[in-house]
Amino acid sequence: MKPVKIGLLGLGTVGGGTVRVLKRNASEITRRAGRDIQIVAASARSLDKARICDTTGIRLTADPYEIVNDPEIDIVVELIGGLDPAQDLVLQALDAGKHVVTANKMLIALHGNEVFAKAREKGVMVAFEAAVAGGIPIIKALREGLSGNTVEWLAGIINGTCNFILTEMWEKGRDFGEVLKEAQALGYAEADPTFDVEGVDAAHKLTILASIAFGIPLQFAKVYIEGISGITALDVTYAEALGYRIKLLGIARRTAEGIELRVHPTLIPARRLIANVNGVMNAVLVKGDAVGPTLYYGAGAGAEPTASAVVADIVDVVRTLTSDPDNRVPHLAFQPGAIADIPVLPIEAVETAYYLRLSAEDKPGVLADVTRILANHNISIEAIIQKEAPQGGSQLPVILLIHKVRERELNEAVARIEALPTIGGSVKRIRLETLG
Ligand SMILES: NC(=O)c1ccc[n+]([C@@H]2O[C@H](COP(=O)([O-])OP(=O)(O)OC[C@H]3O[C@@H](n4cnc5c(N)ncnc54)[C@H](O)[C@@H]3O)[C@@H](O)[C@H]2O)c1
Ligand SMILES: N[C@@H](CCO)C(=O)O
Ligand code: NA
Repeated sequence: MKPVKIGLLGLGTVGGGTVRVLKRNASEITRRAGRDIQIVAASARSLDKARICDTTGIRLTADPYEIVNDPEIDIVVELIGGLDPAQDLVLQALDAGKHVVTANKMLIALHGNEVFAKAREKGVMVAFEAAVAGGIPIIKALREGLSGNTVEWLAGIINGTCNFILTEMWEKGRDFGEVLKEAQALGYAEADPTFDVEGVDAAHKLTILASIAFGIPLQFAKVYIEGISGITALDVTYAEALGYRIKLLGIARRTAEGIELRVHPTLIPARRLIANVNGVMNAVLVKGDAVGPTLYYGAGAGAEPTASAVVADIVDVVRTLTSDPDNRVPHLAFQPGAIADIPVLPIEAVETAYYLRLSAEDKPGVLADVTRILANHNISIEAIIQKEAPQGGSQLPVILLIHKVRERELNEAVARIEALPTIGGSVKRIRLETLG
């Protein structure tokens, strides 16, 4: 049989890794796919740049449209990222009847509905395993392995850059900005790293996971997003002293009232497996009603781990090239006509436990005022610790762990606490999840 022909759009971290893995493992891949897979062309903005891969035998072009319009190419692999020009390239490739493999979570989270509709119209596939949690086969697991379950909730460390930064801050007390620069140099960060540190990348991934887990539309705009830029080494240390780690989590939970979709820094008990997922590693905990909790762990970013998912998608596409399009695994796990528009809850309606840090004057009665306000809002306290005032300061850091409270109620209580004359500045709030 003649080889399946691949055109790569993008030859950066993931594109370079994909070339390396496809070349190195060519014979294993052919044994699995049943066909030879050949990269015939690749596009990059600059053709004379040093690459992490050997491009011998690959036609290089600066024009990605040349690949999309090449009748010889069967599968277009989009590894440019962002929307412009990736979105147009993907839609044109689908229009030309080509299958598409992409690592572009922004594209899928924001325009997946349109991309999948076009693919269905043309009877071709769009595969996007690399878009969520890099090399971890979480899309495959949720879409196929757990398809007998009603998924109750999932919680994931789904941004490698943030996890790398938080780990380095916690383990070595390193500075936020310096660690971010290292994550960029290692190829983990997005082209605009604020997407990583402000939680937007994790929200793109959560949008995709939630859609596949619950059979709901892709709705990025409804995700509550808070990044890690406000996390200080002090909070990391206090959390540790209380038996918790701080992780940026993407959480999707089905409740009686609707679906929670949120990305935020979270205290989690240090004894949980997921609390010990460090560096660029990602992990996703999925709770199914039948299977119970399951945990998926692996490298969430980097050239070859991400290429592992890209190549697996290529193999999947090759294996099903001749299958009836109506009998393929649906893009979002549920049949397109069976996607349910379950309401997504506003953050004010979400209930979580909290870590609160405040600066209090060292005077009798100050803590009593704080605890009275909390009690008036029916908020119960799980732990309270008071630290020494920092050198030369008169304000004492006070840390409270409070039981689950509805966000709306906490907002009111915190506003009252901040209005106390004995409390300095604003109250630092970090959500806490036991993940039990
Ligand atoms: N780096 C990772 O660890 C990782 C992991 C998972 C998913 N991803 C996703 O994979 C995709 C690629 O990421 P990357 O880290 O390899 O990026 P990169 O910046 O290393 O590479 C991007 C490539 O696209 C080309 N390109 C950029 N803009 C272009 C344009 N306007 N027209 C044509 N070509 C253009 C560049 O020349 C380069 O070859 C993104 O969607 C990213 O979110 C990356
Ligand atoms: N910038 C992303 C790449 C993987 O999607 C991360 O750090 O997780
Ligand atoms: Na993945």
